[in-house]
Amino acid sequence: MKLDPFYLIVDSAAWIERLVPLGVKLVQLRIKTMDEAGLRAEIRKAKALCAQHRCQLIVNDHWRLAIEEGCDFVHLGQEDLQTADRSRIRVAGVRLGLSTHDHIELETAMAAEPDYIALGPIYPTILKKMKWAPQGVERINEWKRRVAPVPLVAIGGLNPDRLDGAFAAGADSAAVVTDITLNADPQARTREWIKKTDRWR
Ligand SMILES: Cc1ncc(COP(=O)(O)OP(=O)(O)O)c(N)n1
Ligand SMILES: Cc1nc(C(=O)O)sc1CCOP(=O)(O)O
Ligand SMILES: [Mg+2]
Repeated sequence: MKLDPFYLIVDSAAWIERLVPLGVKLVQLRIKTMDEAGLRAEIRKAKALCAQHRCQLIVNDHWRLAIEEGCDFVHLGQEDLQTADRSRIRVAGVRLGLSTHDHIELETAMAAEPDYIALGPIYPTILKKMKWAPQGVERINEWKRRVAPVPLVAIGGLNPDRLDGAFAAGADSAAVVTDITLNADPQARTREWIKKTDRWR
């Protein structure tokens, strides 16, 4: 499976409406606190927007809702994986991306036969507090050797200046949140990411 090299992560359908029409082809809806009705409405809206713009939608955490709403890709962390019903996810034909941060997590993740593996945080991130030190780009190379042919997503502190290093080390896709959502001009920054990732597309 080929992933687009630019993997945008946002926390609302409104962001998707704003940025996906610019040419984003892979987006994760990552909403951490919302009631079920609100989440369902956000997922539904995100799905419709992504279908309209031929963008692959990945739902973070909420695998039950993703199945119920007919989405075809979920992202789970290691804690999510412990409580998720993987066979239900598979039977529903939903693809699965998994987070990893160390060797034990990588073993656990590979045993679940995911459709991609994410490694992070490559650089320090301001989005959330993490118990892992930044991995550095060298770790991408090690992960690539272990996971290929499963696609590898790099995440954490990425920006356009750091992309060459991440892709040269073996990342297939680069995931980003704050470099875009906290930018003074998120649309212009999104265009910059699309252009900068073009040679790996
Ligand atoms: C592409 C990608 N990689 C890693 C994560 C982190 O997932 P997780 O560890 O479950 O943490 P939360 O994002 O749920 O806080 C991700 N969402 N996407
Ligand atoms: C949500 C998330 N997961 C990570 C991991 O390492 O698993 S790093 C991260 C935050 C990514 O945001 P930014 O691009 O703003 O650093
Ligand atoms: Mg999670």
